[in-house]
Amino acid sequence: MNGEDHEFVNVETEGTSLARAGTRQVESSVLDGELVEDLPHPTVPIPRWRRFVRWWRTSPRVPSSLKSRTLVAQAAKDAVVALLWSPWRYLRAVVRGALAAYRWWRKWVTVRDYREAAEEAQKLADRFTQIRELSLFRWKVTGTVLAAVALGVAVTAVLYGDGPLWIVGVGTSVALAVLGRKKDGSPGRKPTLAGPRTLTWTMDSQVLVDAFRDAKLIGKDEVLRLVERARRVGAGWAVTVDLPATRKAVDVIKHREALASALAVDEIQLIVERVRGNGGHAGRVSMWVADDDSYAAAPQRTPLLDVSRWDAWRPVPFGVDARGRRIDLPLVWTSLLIGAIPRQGKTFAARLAAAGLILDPHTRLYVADFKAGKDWVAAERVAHRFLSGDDADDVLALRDWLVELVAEVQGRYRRMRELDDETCPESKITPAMSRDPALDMPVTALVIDEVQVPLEDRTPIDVKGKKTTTGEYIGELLTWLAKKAPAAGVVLILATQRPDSKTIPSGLRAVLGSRFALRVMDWRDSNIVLGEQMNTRGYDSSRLLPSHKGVGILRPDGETEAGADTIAVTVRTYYMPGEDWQNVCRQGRALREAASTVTGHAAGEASTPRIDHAAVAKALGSGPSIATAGAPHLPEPLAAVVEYLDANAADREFVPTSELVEALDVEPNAFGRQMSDLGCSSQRRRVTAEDGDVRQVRGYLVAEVRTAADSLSES
Ligand SMILES: Nc1ncnc2c1ncn2[C@@H]1O[C@H](COP(=O)(O)OP(=O)(O)OP(=O)(O)O)[C@@H](O)[C@H]1O
Repeated sequence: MNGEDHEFVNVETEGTSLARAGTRQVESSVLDGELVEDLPHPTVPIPRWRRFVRWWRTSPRVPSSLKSRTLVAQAAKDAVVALLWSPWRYLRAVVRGALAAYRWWRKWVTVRDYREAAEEAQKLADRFTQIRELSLFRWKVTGTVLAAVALGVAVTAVLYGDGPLWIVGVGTSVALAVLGRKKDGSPGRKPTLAGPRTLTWTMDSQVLVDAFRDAKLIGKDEVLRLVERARRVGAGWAVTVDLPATRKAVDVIKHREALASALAVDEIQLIVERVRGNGGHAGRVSMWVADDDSYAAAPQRTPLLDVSRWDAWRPVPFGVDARGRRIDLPLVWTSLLIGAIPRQGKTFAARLAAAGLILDPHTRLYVADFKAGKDWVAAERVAHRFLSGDDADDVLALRDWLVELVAEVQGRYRRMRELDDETCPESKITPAMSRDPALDMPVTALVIDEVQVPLEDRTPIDVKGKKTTTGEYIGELLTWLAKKAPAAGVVLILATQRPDSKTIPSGLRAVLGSRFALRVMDWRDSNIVLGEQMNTRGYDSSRLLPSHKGVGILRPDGETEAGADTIAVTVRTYYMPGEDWQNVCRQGRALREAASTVTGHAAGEASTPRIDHAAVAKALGSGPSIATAGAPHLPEPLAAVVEYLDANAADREFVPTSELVEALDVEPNAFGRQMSDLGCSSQRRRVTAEDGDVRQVRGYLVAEVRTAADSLSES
């Protein structure tokens, strides 16, 4: 049947209604009419075989090891290995059973339970004769039984030959093997392993249970339930386990390092994920252990080199995780912060993100390279605005770009309000809007490499009558853009070599959606890039190895291949050296020329925008840091505390006294007294330390400090 056969028109013509009346005249009109058939929901029959396959895959009655070809093959291999091992395992079970029987007999013949009870009651002397008699009697019983058995064996052998003796021998060995079988959860004797434990746990689940116990992830008497047996996945082994009730998968992720140690692998080789959704629950953990360090292999080229163009709305191919899964990074409607110590691959990572946008001719690019090197030069031919340098002039030029962008975003929101609901359903730019030249709202990316340079600039400037520094003002503008601009189609990509709290204002960090932390010096810097407490959740980029260039922890704003619920994933970025980067930029230029979207710097125009500072200052309002900048009339140490809070703790409720004392380098007792004289009394609060422990510490409520500062500056 082709599609046309089904194109029914649901029209009740005059002819069809008359046809029902049954007149001849009407019959002819019926022949002229069109066939009407009411099939609102055509159902597509599903073949039985496919229904069976679906049932097989989802039914809880079918063992999970039979649900896919790979699992069946793995189960078959397991069965062969188990068969080959079985004589040895049987022998070990018989020996264990014989030992268990001997221990039981020894206990019985020495009347140990009675003796111990008497000892506990300190009546051993009184009961000694009784115990001895009982023991003697039991020895006699043993002797008699042994003699009877020996006689029985001899008689049977004489009368019937060896046959029955073999039967009894086999029966006894089976009984001993059953007695000596390894029970689930019994710790047994720990295997002494010559090689790494990595492979042992794949064959003996008891080793895995022991590893969880050694890592203190489960208790001594608790066991794991194997949901899926260990099987080969890529260049490693995967296994899914259920933790005992009340134990949480997030704790396993948090203590991944302890588990890696118990399994004798580097933590970079161990990936632990919580299984969520229909097939998962809070205690189900999926583990993957790589055979060796996946990041030691040669890096992969970016797939962007194989395409002639890209759609900026599609997540950009960013890298691969240890399992080799491709990780794409959504960029539109969000912003990205990249932080690392020098030479770890920040610029490479920022260029990867930018490459996806360069290959879309409808994207407008602002590129500011404060590294002032060659890394970004190729982008000149596609960038609407471009600068490369680290002088005061460059910082001022960036300020002007930001002012221009703030005005642009305001203009976009204004114009969006006027658009009809069909073109603009929410106050958000859509793919169609971004490509409509009449609307002039292209996806716009602002890439700033070494963003700490402009943020640290201390040149004094005057913004709407308020004295501030260029760095602070740039921080304000970036914060405003990170908050408001993504929905209007302006993407921020910021890379910094100094991810410390003094350089990147906390207000700015808090609104940058995606974060990528390559190797940093310590967990504090890692948390600054990835977000508070991320180290206690198992994500600390200071643990990455120096040799792992381009490897970092990605906390995306949106879904990646690793799953929507994965908060962060360790990724090795694709490798895009200078030559490939230049090819991407060349291709971006060709696409822009074809689409007639070469503008600004790329079209040979000046990179200095026309700007309206007054309107922008009005839009920013008197933000907290401009309002308090300098705050010269506040007495010390309150002025220093307020300054510290603005720079480091704007989004926190409580700051421990110890942190302030260390940061401001003051004497604790005098500091406490002075603060209390200024109307700020310290309080006790529970806070989570870096190791995840909750401790009670003394400190100040940020709101209270601000109220005290406000009332002092007013008076
Ligand atoms: N994905 C990757 N795979 C392998 N090597 C990489 C990868 N990314 C970057 N590198 C290597 O790391 C080196 C440093 O990269 P990059 O210049 O991006 O560092 P950076 O952090 O920006 O340094 P700086 O702070 O000095 O500017 C590069 O020369 C490159 O060879």
